[in-house]
Amino acid sequence: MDEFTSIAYWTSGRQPLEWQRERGVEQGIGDDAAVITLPAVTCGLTADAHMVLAVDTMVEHVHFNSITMADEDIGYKALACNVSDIAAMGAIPLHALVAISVPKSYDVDRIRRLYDGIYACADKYGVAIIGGDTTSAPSHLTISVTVTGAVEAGRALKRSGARPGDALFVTGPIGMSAAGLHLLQHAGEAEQSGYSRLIAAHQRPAPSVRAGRLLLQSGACTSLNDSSDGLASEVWEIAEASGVRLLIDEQALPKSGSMAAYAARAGVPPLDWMLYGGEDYILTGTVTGEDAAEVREAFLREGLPFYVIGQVKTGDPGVELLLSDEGFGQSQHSGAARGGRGSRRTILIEKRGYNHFSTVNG
Ligand SMILES: Nc1ncnc2c1ncn2[C@@H]1O[C@H](COP(=O)(O)OP(=O)(O)OP(=O)(O)O)[C@@H](O)[C@H]1O
Ligand SMILES: Cc1ncc(C[n+]2csc(CCOP(=O)(O)O)c2C)c(N)n1
Ligand SMILES: [Mg+2]
Ligand SMILES: [Mg+2]
Ligand SMILES: [Mg+2]
Repeated sequence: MDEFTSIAYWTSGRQPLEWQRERGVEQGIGDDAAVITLPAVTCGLTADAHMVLAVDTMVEHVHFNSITMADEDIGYKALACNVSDIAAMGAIPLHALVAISVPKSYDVDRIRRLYDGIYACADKYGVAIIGGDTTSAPSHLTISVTVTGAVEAGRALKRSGARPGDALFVTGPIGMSAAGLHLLQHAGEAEQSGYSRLIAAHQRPAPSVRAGRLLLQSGACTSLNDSSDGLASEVWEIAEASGVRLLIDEQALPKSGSMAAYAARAGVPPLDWMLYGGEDYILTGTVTGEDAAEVREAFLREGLPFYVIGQVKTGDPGVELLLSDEGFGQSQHSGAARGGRGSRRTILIEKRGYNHFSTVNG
């Protein structure tokens, strides 16, 4: 099958034209470029919309390999992590362009399965696939997705608005994806079958679009980020962008039971996965202190998790961790310990996490 027949095989007839038109698509796949209208009505916004744009890339042997991800999972996750960046702005995802570079080891049917995953995610989050690019590649598969979204003009949630007195939160448990990756890389099939939620967290992350919208609508959210590189790295980004110091209470971090159980079996301190693992695609950010309880109630009413994990303080930009007694000394995180005997101690945590150009954890 040649390049053009392959593209049609992967994409044609997947999303009804009418459904795409509802998302403002005037011209989708099939011309030199896509053409989009972005009036508020196409995205259900009441005010004039601003357009939100993001791109993220996944590379074989960096983000996935044949042991960790099925072809469908690669497509699903490539779109999901982009949708997560749109969610992290408080926006509604609308469109995606998919660029893919394919080595000979992937035949058209493998890529068709990858597109099954892309379209499964697209349907779940209401994203119209409107174009892309296809090339051959010498050895490894690369997939790069560009997404658009819409948000009420002037209201996008940035990393830079955290202020002393705000509450620091996460919208879901952390460390599950890293535990799932460890399982896929180190455990046998029998053991893996007992931890299907951890494996699903790694292969099929669930971007927090509804949570992002709730946070925007609350009017109380002062900063927001999604967690791709690990909580420590993401909250550091908020601290730096906002010029504040953040304090995380270790005891308040939401720990999934299966993650903790597998960490114990694997001999890994769970805090390492929770702080430095990454790829959970939960949202982390800050809300004004006086509104935290109300925001939590709003999340509860929607059946969504919301955990206050700390607070914003004055001081040099940085992140502190208030250690729970049991956690102290178990993790490999480093930092200067403070506080006296008998009291819980606070350490500074490094801006460490997944970093493509660092030798640590990479
Ligand atoms: N090669 C590049 N050229 C221009 N801007 C870039 C490039 N790479 C990243 N950026 C920009 O840098 C900022 C941070 O990008 P980054 O990829 O770290 O964010 P993210 O997508 O939230 O994180 P992750 O890639 O871990 O999911 C964004 O504004 C992004 O557009
Ligand atoms: C086979 C394999 N080895 C390691 C990892 C871990 N990993 C890769 S990229 C990344 C951060 C997010 O990427 P980005 O910053 O590019 O969005 C993480 C935690 C994996 N997923 N698969
Ligand atoms: Mg990125
Ligand atoms: Mg992001
Ligand atoms: Mg991203």
